[in-house]
Amino acid sequence: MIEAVGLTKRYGKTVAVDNLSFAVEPGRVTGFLGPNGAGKSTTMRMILGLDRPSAGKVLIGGKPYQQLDRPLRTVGALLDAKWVHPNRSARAHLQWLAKSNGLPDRRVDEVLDLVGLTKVAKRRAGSYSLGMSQRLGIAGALLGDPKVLLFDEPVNGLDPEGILWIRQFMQGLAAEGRTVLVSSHLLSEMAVTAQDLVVIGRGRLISQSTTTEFIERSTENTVRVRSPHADKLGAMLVDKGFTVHEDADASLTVSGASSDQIGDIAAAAGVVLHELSPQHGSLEQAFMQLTGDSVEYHAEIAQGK
Ligand SMILES: Nc1ncnc2c1ncn2[C@@H]1O[C@H](COP(=O)(O)OP(=O)(O)OP(=O)(O)O)[C@@H](O)[C@H]1O
Repeated sequence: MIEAVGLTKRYGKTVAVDNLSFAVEPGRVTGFLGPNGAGKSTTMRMILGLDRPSAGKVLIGGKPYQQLDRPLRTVGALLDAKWVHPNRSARAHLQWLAKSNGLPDRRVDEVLDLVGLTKVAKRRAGSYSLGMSQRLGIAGALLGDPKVLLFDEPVNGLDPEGILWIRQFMQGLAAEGRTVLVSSHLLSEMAVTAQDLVVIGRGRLISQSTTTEFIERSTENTVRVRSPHADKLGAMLVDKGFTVHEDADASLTVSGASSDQIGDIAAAAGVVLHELSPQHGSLEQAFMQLTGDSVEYHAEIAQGK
């Protein structure tokens, strides 16, 4: 578990992280979201003891990073996949990491196998594709078999196959009971990867909830209806107090009513339906709705400053 309490980081006059409190639970993938400059990387660096909080604290399994006995066995992180000497092989890189952290050599083969790099382990890391580099970074994070894992933008620049692999891998780690915190700008990907979300803006907590709650709270569910008698049905729905919008293709978008209610009303009036489909808001819509005010510099950009 990761727990931040009143976590704050100032760089001169810039408040990068501002009194941030949240908890990341084990056994789930938690997405860490926020607009550019929101403070995600700074928070992750503080979790990993790479940056010192100006105030507040962040604990991993109840302790600050600096007080962990064997940090690599407690928390693993992928911050920058290209952080590998390009002339070193993947195996040599992992062996060096293992040795410097008192981990057995056989663990290197285990993690290479886990991420599917065994066959290419002797190749120079500099010749790896981005997807392979990400796998190597993940192998490094897993070396100490840690209960807590942090991934900063793990799917950036990957092809669909690579993205799917990372998604399933992270979900597998969570299913083993680990705590998995992952930041990403790819909201559609986060929507299907993360069960929980911590959303920040301008260094402050905007929301902490399940992904489903986050989307439901900030978007409107509507129902799309197509009928050869759309006019008649539309009028009946308005009479019942629902909001009806007629779309360009003559379909109706109904707010405030469930598809069951609309189906019952149509059936009672003998109105034929060709489509009755509930529409759910997306994580992208919810994110824009909730973080709109906290996007750094957007007003200045809009004004061309
Ligand atoms: N070392 C530093 N010195 C001064 N300011 C910094 C430093 N690191 C971060 N900042 C500032 O702190 C704020 C938060 O930055 P941070 O990189 O944590 O955000 P982020 O959410 O990770 O952004 P992005 O999504 O763009 O990666 C920004 O205003 C940034 O300019």
